[in-house]
Amino acid sequence: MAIPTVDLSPFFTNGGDEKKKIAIDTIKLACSDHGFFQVVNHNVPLDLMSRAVQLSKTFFAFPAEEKLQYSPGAAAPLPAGYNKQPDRSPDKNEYLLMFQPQSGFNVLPSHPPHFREALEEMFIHLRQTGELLEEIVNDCLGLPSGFLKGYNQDRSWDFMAALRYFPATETENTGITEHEDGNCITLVVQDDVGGLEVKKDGKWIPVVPSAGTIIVNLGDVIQVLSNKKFKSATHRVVRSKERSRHSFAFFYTVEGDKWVEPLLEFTRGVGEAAEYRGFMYKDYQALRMRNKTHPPSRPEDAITIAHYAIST
Ligand SMILES: O=C(O)CCC(=O)C(=O)O
Ligand SMILES: [Fe+2]
Repeated sequence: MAIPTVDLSPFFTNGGDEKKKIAIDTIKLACSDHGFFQVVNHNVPLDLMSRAVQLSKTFFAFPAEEKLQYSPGAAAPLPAGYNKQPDRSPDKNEYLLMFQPQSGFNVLPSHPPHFREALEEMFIHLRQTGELLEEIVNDCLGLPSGFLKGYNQDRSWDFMAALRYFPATETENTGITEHEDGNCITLVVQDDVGGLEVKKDGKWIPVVPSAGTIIVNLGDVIQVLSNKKFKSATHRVVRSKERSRHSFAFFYTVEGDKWVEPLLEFTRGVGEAAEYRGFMYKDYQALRMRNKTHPPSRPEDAITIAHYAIST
């Protein structure tokens, strides 16, 4: 029942076709089953990953007034900068969100020293990992080589969040409620506290922390494009009583004006009905953001990809 671990080293060397095939087969199975796996030998420097987590801990331990200096500007499609979940939200975390390093939307901390550089380096490395995984997912889906890359070349909507989950109380321990991500592919780096769980066959499986490992889950865009051949993973974070948990989540996605709908390869091309109607990515993202800024009183009323499902 453990989460499959995939060694990406064969993708960084010549040859190794047999090892590549093993990796691709494992990813294909995980994606068609529940959309969740983890990777090692991913080429993201391990010292960068641990340094970034340490600096993030230092940042989130600052007093609220200091963190609030980095509150987001209004113009960005997502609140780039420091955010705390509203008190009425069931999600008990705070986070620092950023777009790519050159983005004019970014509001990045100047303290602690070197945090900003570490965030920017993490962003660049995780984006590269996202690009490689996109190519692998493309091949796993049997799409023409480079299809997904060509489908979305504008990487300006990718974003990354440094997250801090508060320790659980006696009565509640939700860090993030059960959800699927709205983007294409998410990469998560977590500290040693634990709490991330993925749903598989109706059961919650804990993703046991392992230093240097990157967790990967598919999001709704891949589920829609593949007409549900590949799954958007259902996951949540449960808070520990003892300590705050820190993580980074990188959201590899598509640009706002991208039209997202099931591809012909998975619908008419194979005689199957489309499971979703098409939508503009920015419209879906805006609806999802509203779930966070104005949480519905019943969590089940939050907008999910089911909003675009075609009922049969
Ligand atoms: O912090 C994590 O481990 C996961 C975060 C997450 O699921 C999200 O931000 O969508
Ligand atoms: Fe998530």
